[in-house]
Amino acid sequence: MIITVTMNPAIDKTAVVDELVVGGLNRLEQTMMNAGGKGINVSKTIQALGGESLATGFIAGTNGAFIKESLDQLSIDNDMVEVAGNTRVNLKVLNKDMDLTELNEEGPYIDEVALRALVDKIVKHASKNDYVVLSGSVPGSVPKDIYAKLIKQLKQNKIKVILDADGDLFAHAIEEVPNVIKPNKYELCKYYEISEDCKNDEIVKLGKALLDKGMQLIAISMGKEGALFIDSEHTAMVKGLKVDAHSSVGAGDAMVAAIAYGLEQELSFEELVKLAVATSAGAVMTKGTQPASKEQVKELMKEVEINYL
Ligand SMILES: Nc1ncnc2c1ncn2[C@@H]1O[C@H](COP(=O)(O)OP(=O)(O)OP(=O)(O)O)[C@@H](O)[C@H]1O
Ligand SMILES: O=P(O)(O)OC[C@@]1(O)O[C@H](CO)[C@@H](O)[C@@H]1O
Repeated sequence: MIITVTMNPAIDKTAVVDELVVGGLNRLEQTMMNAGGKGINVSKTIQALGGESLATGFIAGTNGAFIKESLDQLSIDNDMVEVAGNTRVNLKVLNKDMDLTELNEEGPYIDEVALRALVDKIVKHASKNDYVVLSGSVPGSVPKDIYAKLIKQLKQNKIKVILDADGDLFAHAIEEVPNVIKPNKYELCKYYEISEDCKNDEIVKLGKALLDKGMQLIAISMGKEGALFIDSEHTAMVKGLKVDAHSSVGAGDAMVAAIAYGLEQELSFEELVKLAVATSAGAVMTKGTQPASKEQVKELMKEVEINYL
């Protein structure tokens, strides 16, 4: 089973403006609302690929009810901890060149009782050899070592952890050696305190250094440039697919979903890489935070070229 954890879900409000004017009035067009937050997007994508997952996390107020309703309508299993306040609304604004500006809220207050309730739920649901996906930010009141603590506990129970987080959450979590990580290039460079303009050779070196800590798979995403995948036997660079882009929001989550699903299905490295790149490119082709269909992903997989280093 795959369990996704979204400590900070969001309603993603995606909108388009011709040109975003900072300090001016922007009239938004084509607004749409989707249930989002990284783990929720992972669950939605796994479902689109034909798999199953259980979505856990915190929800609050009417916005939280919208998230739960969306999951129920999609028949995605969920077991959420309800807290006071309201789940956040994150605004995603695309200009005519598809440049994305994201305005993400902090999220509701989480007290210790609610945090313990969520940790207990995750531990209760996860059995040996399951995958738990820890994705995205946590509300400001949640300690930044929460993912690290969860990884330690889950690994003791022989549960595998896939991590997609940045900043202090990532730095703490790395110390507990999750099985799989998917930082983007920017997050990785920030962690190692090096320039984002570094060459791919440097990124390969950093990825291998992380693998040496004992991880099973490292995927480093690089937006439209593609992604780098490293396991103990392969180092593969894949160029991004040329697609008609509508919104890159959730492309990273789509990649994480494909990795989780691919590992659960025990796909070969090559199949998994193809699925990951195609699923993420597919997410870029859809509007808002929506996954591509299984059929679309299947077609896109034919275009993926893997360059083994
Ligand atoms: N414009 C694009 N065209 C084709 N593929 C893309 C494009 N943008 C992203 N991708 C695909 O999606 C993957 C993940 O993208 P990215 O590196 O932007 O993830 P991310 O920063 O984690 O995104 P997010 O946090 O919004 O989910 C890339 O490795 C690539 O395969
Ligand atoms: O603020 P976080 O938790 O880091 O990211 C949240 C978020 O930007 O990530 C998803 C896209 O990856 C969106 O659905 C959501 O709004």
